[in-house]
This record gives sequence, structure tokens and C-alpha cells, in this order.
Amino acid sequence: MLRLETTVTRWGGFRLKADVSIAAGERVALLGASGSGKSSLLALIAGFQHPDEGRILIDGQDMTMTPVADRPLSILFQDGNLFPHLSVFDNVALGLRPDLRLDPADRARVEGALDKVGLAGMGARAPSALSGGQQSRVALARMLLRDRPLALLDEPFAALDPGLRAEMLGLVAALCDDTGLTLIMASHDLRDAERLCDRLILLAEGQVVLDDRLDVALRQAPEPLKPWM
Ligand SMILES: Nc1ncnc2c1ncn2[C@@H]1O[C@H](COP(=O)(O)OP(=O)(O)OP(=O)(O)O)[C@@H](O)[C@H]1O
Repeated sequence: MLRLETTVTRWGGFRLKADVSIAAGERVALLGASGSGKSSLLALIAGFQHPDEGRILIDGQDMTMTPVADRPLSILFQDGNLFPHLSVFDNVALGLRPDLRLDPADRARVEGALDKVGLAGMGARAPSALSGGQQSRVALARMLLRDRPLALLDEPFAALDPGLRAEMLGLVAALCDDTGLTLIMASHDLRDAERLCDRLILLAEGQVVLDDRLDVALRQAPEPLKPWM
């Protein structure tokens, strides 16, 4: 579903190199120290940045220079996912109709998505009237409606307490099970990765230093992973 064909990207002294294939339905955790290149790699896949060398293929199509909006993916960041001046309902509805022109069937789908993430009846509220966990759920409901086959998550729940974080990761896992979503999640936390992902890519200084099934990596505990265990 996704192939980074020897992409090389340079920013000043930093060089990010990736040669990675991800199959449909895989759930990949991108782990690495601060500054190792996790967000940069996601930005490359999303199309916010373009590589200096190599190609990015999605479903066999060369999308190296394709604009963000034309790539078949949705993105969830740690914050800044919601528009503060729009209601919760409208924030979710944007996933379906960016112009917010909704017919009754669309409105029912938005209500359905809110229901699915446990926010039924909260559509009229402003995002500021929700807790951090609830705000994450709104962003997740929008992702659900966007219905794109590839989801990029950049430490989306890092600001939440451990209980809520586990709950949100469980919700995303259920969503993946339901829809066969392919997922790539940047994280600092191997335990978070374990809750959701089946594959682990470890980055260090812009290079992939480990790429394996998560359960195998946890069992074998190779040297580069030891500090994370
Ligand atoms: N557009 C850019 N312009 C200049 N430098 C950039 C740009 N994008 C990324 N970098 C550099 O790339 C390096 C990797 O940063 P990146 O944010 O990808 O790391 P990270 O692993 O996501 O870190 P963190 O866990 O702190 O979010 C940093 O040195 C950063 O300054």
C-alpha cells in the first residue's frame, strides 16, 4: 500500500533516509528519540515535505510530489486537530464535507460517528467545552468519516493521562479492526505501540535501525531497542 523507495531528505545538517514498504492493514509504530526523524517521515508520507531523492508510492502510484489533499490518507496530530470556532458536530462533519453542506443522510453519518466514539449528544458544544480526551475523540470521529485507507498519527494522545491514552489507543485499534485501516503512529512509548501496532520501525538520527514484527522485537530485545524496554 505504501512504499518509500530509498527516499533521502535533507534539512541543513539533518538527513533522513528511508527504504520501507508497508502492506495494507499493517499497523506500524515509529519509535525513536526526539529529533530522530519520526515527524519528518510522517510529513514526507503526508506530502507536507518532499524528498530530495527517491520516490513515494501509494497503491503503486507515484505520489512523490502529489499535494497533501490528493493523497488517500488522514492525519491525527497531538493537538491542533480541531477548529475552535466550529462546533464539535461541524468539526466532525468536515471529514465528510469540507464545505459543510450536509444532507440528512450526511448528518446521520456525523451523529453515528460521534456515537461510535462515545460523544453522542455533544455535537453542539464548542471544542473548548470538552476535556482533552473528548477532543481527541472528536478528531478520531472525523478521521473515521474521512474514510481514507491510510492513517498517520503523530503522538496523538501524548497529552492524555495513561488511562485515557490506553482507552484512545483501544478505540483506534477497534477502528482498524473494523475498517482494515493501514496505520503509522509516531510514538515515544513502546507500551503505547504495543496496544495498537503489529510492526515496529525504530529510527535513530534519520536512519531506520530496526524494522521487525513488534512481538518478535519485544521477545528478542535487540540492542537498539533496549533503552525503550
Ligand atoms: N522543514 C524543516 N526544516 C528544517 N529542519 C527540519 C524540518 N523538518 C525537520 N527538520 C529537522 O529534522 C530533524 C528531525 O525532526 P523530527 O521532528 O522529525 O524528529 P522527531 O523524531 O519527530 O522528534 P520529536 O519526537 O521531538 O517530535 C530535526 O533536527 C529537525 O530540526
